[in-house]
Formats: sequence, structure tokens, C-alpha cells
Amino acid sequence: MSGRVDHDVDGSTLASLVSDDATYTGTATRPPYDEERVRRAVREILVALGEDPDRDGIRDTPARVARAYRELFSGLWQEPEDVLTTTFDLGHDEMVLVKDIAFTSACEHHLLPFYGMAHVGYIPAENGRITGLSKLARLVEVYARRLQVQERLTSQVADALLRVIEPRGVIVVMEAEHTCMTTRGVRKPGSKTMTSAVRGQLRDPATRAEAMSLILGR
Ligand SMILES: Nc1nc2c(ncn2[C@@H]2O[C@H](COP(=O)(O)OP(=O)(O)OP(=O)(O)O)[C@@H](O)[C@H]2O)c(=O)[nH]1
Ligand SMILES: [Zn+2]
Repeated sequence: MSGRVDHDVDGSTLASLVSDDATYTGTATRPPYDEERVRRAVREILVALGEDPDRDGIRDTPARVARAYRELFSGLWQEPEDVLTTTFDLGHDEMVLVKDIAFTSACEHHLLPFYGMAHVGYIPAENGRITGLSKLARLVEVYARRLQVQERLTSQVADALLRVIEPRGVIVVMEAEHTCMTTRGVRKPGSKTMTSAVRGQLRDPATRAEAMSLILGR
């Protein structure tokens, strides 16, 4: 892994916990979104389904899908630094947690949506920076609006927060319904997948338990 960042927190280095997702995202070198190509590909799918792509009703579908993909995958052209712009020095050094951040992502195996709630918390560094609450939700959006697996989505949000605002600890919990599991394949509607990524001081059992009770206490 390259691009590691050292975070010394109470004598322990978090560097080994910071995953480098640059190799996956390639945001800097990614060519711009090719809407025309997506449009052509969707038209091909309609033909392969035995549809007449010029019939009323679906004539504009390739263009609609291409516009929808632009929105659903917009995070492929964004970096966390683009949204974690506003940070304050507030002297608050206890846990901050935003829960029930609704998100929609796309399963990279089936190109089908998975959606649910993200819960993002952190403990600021002593006299350290905090970020605007909405920025935590924006950070979830950056990583959700890509081709994803839930585990990677969860750890990318945690690691970006760790890298950019250098808190003492981070917790990210995500719960989602995968339509590739509910509408096809094994067809288990209502099944939920839970993932978590916990870094730094939030790995301490008591602190982690406090965060989890805040998250799970409905
Ligand atoms: N770990 C993980 N697996 C996922 C996620 N989204 C989808 N999957 C799984 O990816 C796997 C892909 O398995 P394959 O056997 O290659 O594909 P498939 O034949 O369509 O599998 P089925 O869904 O079991 O019909 C499936 O088990 C999915 O449930 C995710 O976010 N995380
Ligand atoms: Zn899937």
C-alpha cells in the first residue's frame, strides 16, 4: 500500500490502519464520464432484450439511464478533500456522532442498488479540528456514489475522515439492503447487511460500546 499517513494518537500509530484507495478510485486519472457511450450501451441492452428501442415509451430510456448514471456514480469524480473543506477549532474533544445518514450505492457485482443508513462518529484530537456535521453526510455520498462493496465503502469513509481531520478515533457503521439479494438470486427480502470500521481510540471497548449504544439505541 502506498500513500499512508502517520497519525500518532496516544503513542500508537494509526498509519497501518489507513488504507490507500487511490489504486481503486483513480479519480485523478479517470477519464471524464462518457454519457454518449453509456447511452449507446443501454440501447444495445434494449435490443438484446428483444425490445424495439425506438418504440414510444423507451425511445428516451438510453438517455435517461445515462443521465441517471451520471448522478449515481458522481462520486467517482470526487475526493473526500472536496467535501471536508470546512473545519473548525472548537476545543470540543469528545465524541461527535451523526446517525441515520441515508445512502444509496451500487453493488459492483450486479450493478444493482444497495441502500440503507450510515452512522459516522469521531473523537476530535485534543484541541483538534472538527468538521461541519453535513460534511460527514457529504463524505458518505462521495464514496457511496461509486461501484462498491459495502465493506470497502465503510472503511473508505472511516479512513478518509482519519486522514483529513486527524481525529483520535473514528467509527463508521453501515446497514443496508442489497437488491441483488432481495430481488434476484437468493431472494431474501428484508435481509440487512451490517458493516463497521473502527479506528484509533474508538477501538477501546468502553468507548466503542458507548458509540454502538448511541447508534443502535433507536
Ligand atoms: N461481501 C460482499 N458481497 C457482496 C456485496 N454485494 C454483493 N455481494 C455478493 O457478491 C457475490 C457475487 O457472487 P457470484 O457467485 O459471483 O455471483 P452470483 O452468481 O450472481 O451470486 P448470487 O447472488 O448468489 O446469485 C454474491 O454473493 C453477492 O451477495 C457486498 O457489498 N459485499
Ligand atoms: Zn450485487
